[in-house]
Amino acid sequence: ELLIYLDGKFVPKSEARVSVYDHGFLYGDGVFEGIRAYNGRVFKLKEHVDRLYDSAKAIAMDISLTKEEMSEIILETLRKNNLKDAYIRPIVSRGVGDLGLDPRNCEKPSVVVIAQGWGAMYGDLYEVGLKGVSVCIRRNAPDALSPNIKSLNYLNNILAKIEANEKGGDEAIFLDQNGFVCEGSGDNIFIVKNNQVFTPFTISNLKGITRATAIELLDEIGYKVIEANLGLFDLYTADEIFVTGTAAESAPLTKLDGRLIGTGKPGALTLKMVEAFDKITQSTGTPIYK
Ligand SMILES: Cc1ncc(COP(=O)(O)O)c(CNc2cccc(C(=O)O)c2)c1O
Repeated sequence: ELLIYLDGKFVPKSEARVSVYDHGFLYGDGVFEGIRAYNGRVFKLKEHVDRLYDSAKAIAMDISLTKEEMSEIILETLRKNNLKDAYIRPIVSRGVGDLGLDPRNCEKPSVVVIAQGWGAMYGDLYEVGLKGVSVCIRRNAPDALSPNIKSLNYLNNILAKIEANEKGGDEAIFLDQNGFVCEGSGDNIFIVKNNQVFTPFTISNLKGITRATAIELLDEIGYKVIEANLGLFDLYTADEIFVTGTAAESAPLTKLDGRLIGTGKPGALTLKMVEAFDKITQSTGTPIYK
């Protein structure tokens, strides 16, 4: 049975429970990460742990473990389950408190690490490309609940997903309060136009680690990605669109709100990105087993 790391112990999945007074459960008061292991290595482990601690700092939560201890727990969770390819979900909540929302009544954060096999998020859609729909739900405003914090408050993303499901889309495309395109419900977004690559700034979205990897990979093949304010017009008239995320990896988006993007087939640069991404995830990362 899958072993889950729960507050210092590894417990079988069926026994892995948190208290109903845990503020992660009561109020979504906590942070998390989504990390992947490929071929016996954890991809971008340091970057993900750094972001987990940044998210915690942003909600004034002191994770009782050091980053080194957290990294070791993640690796140990993979070892305990003999995993070489996996999706890893570290979660740190404010911990057990009373029914009031004041975090001062939570003695210590609760730490959970789940690691399990998980296929690519969009299954067999990579060949034909995703069907995107822009949603009415706006991304959380940075001065209300910053999308830079990977918090347990994913209702904004879930509401977008519900709307996309309703409209028959594979992915929801968010606008921010100013009407600029910011990201998908669970991934960042890039467009290609006249052989130039653009991506939104990172104030109204998650500072994606796959986004950063894509920017590096594109730079290596001669494309300097331009950060810009993009409107839906820029997406509709793009030659190519692709989305990036730990779960999504790098996925072509070939239709948006009923408009074919470019030829309606995954674009050449998008396919180059998919290939480069597969190569780097298969060959770099922190080894799980010595
Ligand atoms: C809102 C959002 N934006 C971008 C990304 C991509 O970031 P990374 O390149 O660092 O992974 C994410 C992360 N993507 C994510 C996280 C948790 C769950 C799921 C899911 O679809 O089940 C997806 C995300 O949740």
